[in-house]
Amino acid sequence: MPTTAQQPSRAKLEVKNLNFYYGKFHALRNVNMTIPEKKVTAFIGPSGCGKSTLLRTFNRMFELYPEQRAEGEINMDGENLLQSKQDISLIRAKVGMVFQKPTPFPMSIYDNIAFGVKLFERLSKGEMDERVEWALTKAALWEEVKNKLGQSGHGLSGGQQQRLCIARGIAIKPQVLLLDEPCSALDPISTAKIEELITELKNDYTVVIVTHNMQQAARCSDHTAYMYLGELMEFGETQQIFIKPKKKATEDYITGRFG
Ligand SMILES: Nc1ncnc2c1ncn2[C@@H]1O[C@H](COP(=O)(O)OP(=O)(O)OP(=O)(O)O)[C@@H](O)[C@H]1O
Repeated sequence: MPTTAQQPSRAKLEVKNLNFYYGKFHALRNVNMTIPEKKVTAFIGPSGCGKSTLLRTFNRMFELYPEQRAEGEINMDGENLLQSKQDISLIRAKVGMVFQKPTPFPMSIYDNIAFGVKLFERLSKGEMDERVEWALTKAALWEEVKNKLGQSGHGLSGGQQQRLCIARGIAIKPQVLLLDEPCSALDPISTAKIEELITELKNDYTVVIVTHNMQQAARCSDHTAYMYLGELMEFGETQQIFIKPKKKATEDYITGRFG
């Protein structure tokens, strides 16, 4: 939980009257929130409350499934992403996502990073080498892999694989990075590294993280959203949510009396 005075931040994503349906099941109910730019926002709440569903609306991941549908607005820089005519891959280049389980591509460490970059930019070999080093350095993995870039990404440990996926996510220079429980498959040391990384990433990116881990939300986020049964129950600065929540339900969840 950062203790320094919070700089007022511009809105990066503005969610208005967002409803989400899995077929007939109404999974998100009229969610309204503003995700501040270059801050870390955490989504917390009991299993099944809609955290991942909300995260996945931000880059329209749900569109892969025909029975899933979102209504309302998710405005980024003045455009409603849900209505956008932009190519979906361009939206996903601006709003990148890292999943719960590390999912390296079955290719070399180098190509894991270069693959996505090539879809959007034409770089010379030298520029690509620089980009790969830059992304791996940002993801705190460079020192561990710089002498084996040609080896398979699958040969890395779980924590290294997850940092590789984060490097892959930031290599295309998204504006927003969505992290869906990125540490759930990791040991405490790898988790600590990822948390440090998340804190650093907000210098350049807007980060949204789903986590079950209260301490993690408290340690690395600036703002926290508490969700329950598809509704946004409370949203505010992390310090306020953890120290002085406005609602009893939030307090019960945070103190472990519920959930
Ligand atoms: N593909 C799906 N089809 C139908 N219902 C779904 C689907 N995915 C999720 N749901 C339902 O939507 C609700 C929200 O699920 P979601 O995965 O967003 O919750 P969550 O808060 O991320 O949970 P967890 O912490 O367990 O990951 C739940 O009731 C869940 O059962």
